Amino acid sequence: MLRVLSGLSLTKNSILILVSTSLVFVSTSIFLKWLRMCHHFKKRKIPGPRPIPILGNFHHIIKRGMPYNDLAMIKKYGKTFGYFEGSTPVVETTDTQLLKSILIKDFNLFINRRVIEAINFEPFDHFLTLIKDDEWKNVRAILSTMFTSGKLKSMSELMINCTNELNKHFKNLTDGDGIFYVRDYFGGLSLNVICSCCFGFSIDSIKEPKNEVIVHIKKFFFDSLTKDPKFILLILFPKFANFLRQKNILEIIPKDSMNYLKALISEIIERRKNKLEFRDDFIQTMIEHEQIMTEENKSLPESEKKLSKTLSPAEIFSQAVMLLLAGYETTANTLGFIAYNLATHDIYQEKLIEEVDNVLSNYNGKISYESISEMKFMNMIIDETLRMFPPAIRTNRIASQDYEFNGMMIEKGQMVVVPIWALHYDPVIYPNPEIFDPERFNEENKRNRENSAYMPFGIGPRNCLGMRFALIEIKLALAEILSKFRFERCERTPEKIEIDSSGLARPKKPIVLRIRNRF
Ligand code: HEM
Repeated sequence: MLRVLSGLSLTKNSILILVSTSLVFVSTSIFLKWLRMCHHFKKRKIPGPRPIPILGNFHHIIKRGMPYNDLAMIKKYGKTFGYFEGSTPVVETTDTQLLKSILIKDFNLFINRRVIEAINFEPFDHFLTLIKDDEWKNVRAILSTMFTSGKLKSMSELMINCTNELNKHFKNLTDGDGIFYVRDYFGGLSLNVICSCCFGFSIDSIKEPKNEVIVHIKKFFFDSLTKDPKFILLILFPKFANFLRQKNILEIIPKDSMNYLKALISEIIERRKNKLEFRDDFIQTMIEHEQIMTEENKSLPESEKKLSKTLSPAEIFSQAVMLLLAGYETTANTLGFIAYNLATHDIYQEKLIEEVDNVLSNYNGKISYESISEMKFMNMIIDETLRMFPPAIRTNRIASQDYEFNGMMIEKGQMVVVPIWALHYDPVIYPNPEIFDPERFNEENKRNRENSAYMPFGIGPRNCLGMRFALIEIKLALAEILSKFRFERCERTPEKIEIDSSGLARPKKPIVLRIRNRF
């Protein structure tokens, strides 16, 4: 820089004046921006903490971790408050009436989610989770055809193959000391299920964690949203991060892994289109939808043809990667937390085993889509675990118009964050929220609670599309495991689970348990 300036044949004095003028200019703009930030929420009658220049209030999230920061802020500022992530204003609320309005009643004014500029490129730009307005409505309608009861029933057969494999691995474990890391086994199961139902191929990621496909797929998973400098940059300086990405200085997903997966999926799509292979899975449904639409198009007048929406191969690839990201870790972590809750609460584990045995005795011991739907106590165990450990700590919506609620103004373009975790720990709704109590989810207690007080899968028209898929997978796995084994604590089992600051509900210390043969 100095060399450039001296190339302009400036004297030392003029360089000094130039540098100090720039410094004064930069610090004045930072100061003025900070002043505006300090008044931003006051003007809109929304309480909240005072921001600091550049970081806003993001340093609290980094320091405390996302769920614990949400709880601390609610305690201090009430159910609805405003704060800054860098210079981005955020409104956060656990007010169940406001949540109901935003997520259900006035959903048409809050259809979209936040999109971080630097990750708005292929394949992320077509993700159902990130697309907007009419494009979202179209694609959601297409993808919903993959989750009908008929399709789910059919896919449950693929899931059962995976849970059978998991039980073989558990059997091998019980020949030794039975001690295992839940992440390795349930992460493996979840990846096997997603690959089988979504990408259309079978793998055994528990036996072969170093398999080429698995190694590339794992590169798509981000490590820690609030510790990784790359993601802090994305949140705090989205424009700068986008610039660095476009200049190939910041790599979000390694190129070799992206190209590998693209080639793999393109090959699968080609084979399916040429009818060389058939499998009743997500990719097949997306391709068939395209073929049905193409056939229908033939009979339409030219002017109407473009109205029919089909997914291009690039969009199919994009949705396949999205389903992997949305479905892998969420389901794996849930199974891990359930196993932990069962191992540490004997009474509930025995009650659940009794239910599994009773129901299966009516089905000749066969675990199936039908038999698991009769396991009601299992639902209560899953619901309470998802209350305590909702895998998505937060979700969000963007206001498409100015919106007034109880004298508060939510402006057009404002992001509203729903802190799912913090909502589930509201002691007024869930007394002693730290305690695992499946009875919170018996029919009577459920009836007496607002729907918007429990949302591990979100609520409203843009809730989790894979909810039923995930619940079937979890129930099939639990029934399979508990029909033969039980979970126990071991010396390395943590006394209490703390969540790391990754932005997803990941345990800080790995969960280690023992599995024992029941017979
Ligand atoms: C225990 C497992 C899971 C949990 C707790 C979970 C939770 C969530 C949550 C909280 C949302 C945001 C909802 C909202 O904003 O209202 C979401 C969205 C979504 N999830 Fe899941 N999820 C799970 C598993 C899955 C699976 C297995 C799939 C697919 C195979 C999936 C696909 C999706 C999709 C596509 C969306 C975006 C929906 C849209 O924008 O229209 N999820 N999920």
